[in-house]
Amino acid sequence: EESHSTSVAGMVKLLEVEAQLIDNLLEYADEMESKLKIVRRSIASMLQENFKARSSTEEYLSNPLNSFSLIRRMNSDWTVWQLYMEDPVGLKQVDKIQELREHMPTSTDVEEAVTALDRIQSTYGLKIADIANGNLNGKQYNVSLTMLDTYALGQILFDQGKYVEAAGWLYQAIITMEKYTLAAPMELSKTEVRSVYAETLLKLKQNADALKVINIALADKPHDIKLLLKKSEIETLIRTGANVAPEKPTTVRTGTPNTYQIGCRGQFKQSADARLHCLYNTTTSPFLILAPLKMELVGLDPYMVLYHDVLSAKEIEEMQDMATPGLKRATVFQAASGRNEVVRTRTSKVAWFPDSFSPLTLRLNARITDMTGFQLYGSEMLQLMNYGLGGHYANHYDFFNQTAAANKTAISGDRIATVLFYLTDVEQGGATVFPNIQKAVFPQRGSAIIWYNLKDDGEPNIKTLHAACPVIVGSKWVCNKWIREREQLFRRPCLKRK
Ligand SMILES: O=C(O)CCC(=O)C(=O)O
Ligand SMILES: [Fe+2]
Repeated sequence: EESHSTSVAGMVKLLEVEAQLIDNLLEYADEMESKLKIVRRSIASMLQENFKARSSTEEYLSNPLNSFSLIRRMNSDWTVWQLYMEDPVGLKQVDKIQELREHMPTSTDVEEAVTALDRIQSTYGLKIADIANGNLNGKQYNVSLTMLDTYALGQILFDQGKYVEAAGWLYQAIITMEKYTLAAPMELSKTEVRSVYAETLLKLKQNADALKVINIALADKPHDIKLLLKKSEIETLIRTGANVAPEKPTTVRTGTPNTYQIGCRGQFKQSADARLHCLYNTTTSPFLILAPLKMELVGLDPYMVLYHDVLSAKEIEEMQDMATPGLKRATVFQAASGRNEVVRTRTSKVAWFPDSFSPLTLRLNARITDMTGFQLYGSEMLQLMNYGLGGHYANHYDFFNQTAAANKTAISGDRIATVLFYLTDVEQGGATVFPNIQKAVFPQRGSAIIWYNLKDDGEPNIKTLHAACPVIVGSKWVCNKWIREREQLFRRPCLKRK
């Protein structure tokens, strides 16, 4: 499974495939055109001969050469033409599309992309009309969705049972339907779109609205049997009082955002804790005496600091280059199966690098030790991650919790701390939020957030619950290091209460 939408870097190759497809269609057009030219040229000379003959039929046919030629050509030339016409054009190009299909998005990819756009819409409380018109979270972009896009969103959300959202997109499709004409093979009947919209309104128990939509469709197609049947069905529903709407209209989303959404939107209140401050860290490791690091204390429980400017532009470029070719859909350890699995709650692509992969990975690990004071022997590999369309990682803990995953923690202990480098700014969205402590960290190119997942006594700290908010606009790159507990025996001794 390619899972195309889950990484921006991974989607670059789709554009190359699209270029090949367009080239192929052009070749198809060229072949049709050269056949067309041959046909037209022949028609011209045939017409000329036939016209000459018909302007003086007797004289023409009385010449044996003319009559012989007529008999012969009508018998055999038209057989040749029949065969020529039957001979299909562009089969090679048809095969080529089939061949490229394995590199093209599947219906699963489209469903994932729909889910991602829906996630952006709900997390940030955006209006569907705004999104469709290229206004994302208050910023206008020079792009908009076509009616094929909005209709697909509506249809797929309908299939997923998300009727409120489906209705929003289908309504949008109907509005834009008037504005565009589609290429013939893509043509979409208004009746079709209106029928799906009416069906969605029925699911939402908005019978009267559904009837209005069907009546509008009937104004265009008064004799359409399906529409007439639907109309009488809805009229019966209304008359019998079946399928009645609940008191509150379902089309209005419950307006209050949850803590996670508030955080993603950058609306957590600034902490008033005077102990949180900025400093030049010169003490965590001896090297910092020479090269102090800009450190911002973000929180004390869990202990959380943000380092600024800890990656150079050159390092970032090298990290992205080494990761891009090997990016694979990220997985999450599932305690139930005891395995790492692809899950909908984590949509990004990741590449793992062992400590000694390159001078750069060695240097990054040394910097992590400088920033944390932790020894990395026994810790997990460096992860380089790129998020894609609406890419996110839903609320989770990084620790395993020994009781649930004893086999994961037996050798190196649990994940005592997480280091998360931000390799890119993200134009909109993509914050790392901690709902239980109401903190949100927005990616800043070259910075790194570090927090302790375990309390002083070594127990998991549930205040570390965190999530990567959906990216709205941008290609979010992060580099993650999960530091294990065992080697920190003397660096952060466990303060177990007796
Ligand atoms: O990308 C982020 O902001 C958070 C990533 C994360 O929590 C993780 O990979 O465990
Ligand atoms: Fe995490």
